[in-house]
Amino acid sequence: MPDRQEPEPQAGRVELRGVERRFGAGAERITALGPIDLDIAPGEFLVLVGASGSGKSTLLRQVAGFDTPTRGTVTIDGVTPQPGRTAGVVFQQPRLFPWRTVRGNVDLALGYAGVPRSQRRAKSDELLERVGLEGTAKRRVWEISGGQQQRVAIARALAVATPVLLMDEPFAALDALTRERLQDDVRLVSATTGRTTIFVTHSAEEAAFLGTRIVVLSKRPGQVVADIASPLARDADPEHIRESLEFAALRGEISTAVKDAAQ
Ligand SMILES: Nc1ncnc2c1ncn2[C@@H]1O[C@H](COP(=O)(O)OP(=O)(O)OP(=O)(O)O)[C@@H](O)[C@H]1O
Repeated sequence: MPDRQEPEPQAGRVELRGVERRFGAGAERITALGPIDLDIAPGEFLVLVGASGSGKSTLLRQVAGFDTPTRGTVTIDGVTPQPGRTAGVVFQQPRLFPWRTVRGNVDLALGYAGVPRSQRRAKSDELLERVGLEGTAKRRVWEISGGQQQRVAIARALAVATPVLLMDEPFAALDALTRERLQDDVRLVSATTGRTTIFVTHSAEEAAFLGTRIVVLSKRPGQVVADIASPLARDADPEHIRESLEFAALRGEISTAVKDAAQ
């Protein structure tokens, strides 16, 4: 029997049709985003890159359902996004409850997802293992490192069986080594859960390493100026990828596209 906590393999189709977002009124009115049309297939790992202010977070908020477009439509599997139900979100800061234990934070999300109390322990153990945090369940959040806290945030986002996972610069505040380790793990988690992921970053390196597809936004108003399919094998060894010529070429292509888009 399939695990009730995992979404259907074919779930997670994200569609943006003529999406625009404006802010303010009168002379202060700005168009931050769009128009944008995007079809994101189930299981795709789409990385959004673009200069500061190009509307990456604004786009993510439309898909999360935290905000609604001024024009156009966003759907996940044909329905309007519902916060907390259609997509799990990981932010730059982990936003955990510091006085709770690691397990306590994951349990909260499991409770919200409707997992019966009797099943939560086994499920939180499984999630913590998936993000490399086995053995830390009883520790308080303030006792663990920033990288470990971000792992808890990822476990929490995976706890709710949403078809889509949204990540807004989740590793930006971490040191280079921790960042690389988390990139390795997110790549693996994404391949094993098959969840559609939209990941925002400023880093061409991160985009090349993680994405099955990389979308570059222009400067304001953010529009799609490049849409690059990654040639890198999904199941390749992380170290092998980072040393490969294909990876270097893809990173260069993304970097050039971002620089061109910012002009
Ligand atoms: N609630 C808001 N009210 C007014 N303007 C906003 C609001 N949210 C975003 N903006 C504006 O929309 C534009 C896009 O912002 P957004 O945060 O989406 O860009 P970004 O690409 O994520 O930037 P960064 O890479 O710096 O995080 C910016 O000019 C920003 O000031």
